[in-house]
Amino acid sequence: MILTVTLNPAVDHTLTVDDFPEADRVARANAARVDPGGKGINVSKYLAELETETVATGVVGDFLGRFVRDRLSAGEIEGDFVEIDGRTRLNTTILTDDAEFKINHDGPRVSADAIDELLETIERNAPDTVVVGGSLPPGLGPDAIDRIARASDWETVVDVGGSILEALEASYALCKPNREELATATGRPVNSLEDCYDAVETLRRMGYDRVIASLGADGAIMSTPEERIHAGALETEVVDTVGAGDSLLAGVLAALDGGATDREALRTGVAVASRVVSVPGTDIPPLDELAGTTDRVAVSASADRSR
Ligand SMILES: Nc1ncnc2c1ncn2[C@@H]1O[C@H](COP(=O)(O)OP(=O)(O)O)[C@@H](O)[C@H]1O
Ligand SMILES: O=P(O)(O)OC[C@H]1O[C@](O)(COP(=O)(O)O)[C@@H](O)[C@@H]1O
Repeated sequence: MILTVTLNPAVDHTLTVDDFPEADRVARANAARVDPGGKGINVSKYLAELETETVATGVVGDFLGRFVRDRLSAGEIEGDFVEIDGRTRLNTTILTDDAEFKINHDGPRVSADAIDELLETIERNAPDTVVVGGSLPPGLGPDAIDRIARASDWETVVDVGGSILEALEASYALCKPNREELATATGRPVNSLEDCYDAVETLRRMGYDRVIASLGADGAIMSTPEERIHAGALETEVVDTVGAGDSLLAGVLAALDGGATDREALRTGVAVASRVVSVPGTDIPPLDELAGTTDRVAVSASADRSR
């Protein structure tokens, strides 16, 4: 079972406008949606759609926290959250025909005591894998994630910002930075695919057994103890990339959970992400009958890291 931890959940508010707002003028949204979000919660949403056993945990508070609980429950996604005094945040994405703009709130202050309660929650659910995803709220530092990774013998996977990746000290089974997060975590250039491979090797040496770097329209690369792999992105009509990285990670984890090889898992992740970027917000597109999509993902791999 794959349990996700979102230390800073979000309610994702997605607005579609014809023209991006101008100062001192009212912009009209012709579409709006509200989704329970935050990286770990999104991973659980996609895992559930991929019929992989999952429990979403984290800290939630006030009416937006109740919205997260209620919408996950309505979607039959098991949740086991710690209640805090603060209010779960609202993150806003504005979509125009050719661009997206995102404003993420810092979130409520969370005390280290909440981590004690969260560790009890995680232990009670007895997961095989724990995924910690997203930003840290005010009051928590990277040591909170290290505490979770060291608390028991579950495998820990992280999808967190670059500065957090750099600061973590425990050992991790896998991390999933995007291009910007990879650059921040390693201080290395990430312009070419070779640059990204070199940066990913640097990250592996920092305590991550496997590293997946998601590269937007350039697909994703994965470095394992055995090889390095590239999976090309699929040509797709992109509506909204929010949730893209979470869905890539969910596809990889679901495939690995089903016994797939690393190469097949990366292909599955890219296939899932190609469907997710085709829908607004973190709406869940149909993720069944993936085989046809996965087969279209081009993969190359090499055991030779010198090239
Ligand atoms: N423009 C795009 N065209 C096709 N696929 C995309 C595009 N942007 C993202 N994806 C898919 O989503 C995955 C994750 O996207 P990315 O933007 O790297 O993640 P994040 O949301 O973490 O920044 C990519 O590896 C790719 O498979
Ligand atoms: O686009 P990604 O990286 O897959 O993650 C999307 C999710 O991350 C968020 O942008 C939150 O990210 P942060 O926790 O880094 O602020 C949510 O609003 C959204 O649900």
